[in-house]
Amino acid sequence: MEPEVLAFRDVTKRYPLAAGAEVEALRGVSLDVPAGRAVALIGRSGSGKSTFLHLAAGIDAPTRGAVRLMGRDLGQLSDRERTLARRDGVGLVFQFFHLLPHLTVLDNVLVPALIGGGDLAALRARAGALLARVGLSGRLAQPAQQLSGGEMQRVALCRALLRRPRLLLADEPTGNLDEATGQVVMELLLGLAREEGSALVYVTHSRELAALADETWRLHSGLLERA
Ligand SMILES: Nc1ncnc2c1ncn2[C@@H]1O[C@H](COP(=O)(O)OP(=O)(O)OP(=O)(O)O)[C@@H](O)[C@H]1O
Repeated sequence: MEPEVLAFRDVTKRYPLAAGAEVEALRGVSLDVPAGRAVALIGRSGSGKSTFLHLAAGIDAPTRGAVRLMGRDLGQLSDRERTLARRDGVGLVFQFFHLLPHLTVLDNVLVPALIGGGDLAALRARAGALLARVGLSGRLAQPAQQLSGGEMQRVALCRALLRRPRLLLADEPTGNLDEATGQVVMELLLGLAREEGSALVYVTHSRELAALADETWRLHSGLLERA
């Protein structure tokens, strides 16, 4: 059996509102994502997609139920253990690339190494190999601010993959790109995830991009259903 990378078990998330009211962003959500599987998450605005990603990354905690990363219940970990589990186990890709504009392409990919430590020479070699894989080997020394949007997102993909995370989470990774560029970036993301054997969960509003995943799930008012 393939090892489970991410598991949601009957997860409910409520946010408190003013005057004692609450909003139920996720309602009894269960999902298993094994290694190497690509899952697309779709749903209307406010249906709970970002909440799902935040819980999967251990950035926020469920009100009820359990979120397991590599078999470890994130709710049972200390803050420090959870931070380490996220740092070593999860790569994040966002709609806006969050690159440091004055740093070079190579240094942007190495930011997680500069923050989290590790064998810098080995990580530098890996960063170079990842950048070559996405077609940017000629741009290593260029400041990130000189790149196009599609190139910036390719750099962000390499940064997310630097520490060989078992889980990649992407929140509308092509939402800021035109359709053709978005397709190229999404194919790169899926290709890299498959090559690395990483599980991937990505949020998209595009039917075409969702169709590239191994499976698609829809959130509807906090309920998860197979699309
Ligand atoms: N920190 C918060 N405090 C209170 N309510 C929140 C909070 N975060 C999200 N919500 C509410 O939870 C519900 C789900 O929000 P979420 O951001 O997960 O939706 P989404 O599907 O990602 O939406 P979008 O596509 O617009 O980004 C919404 O009703 C939202 O208003």
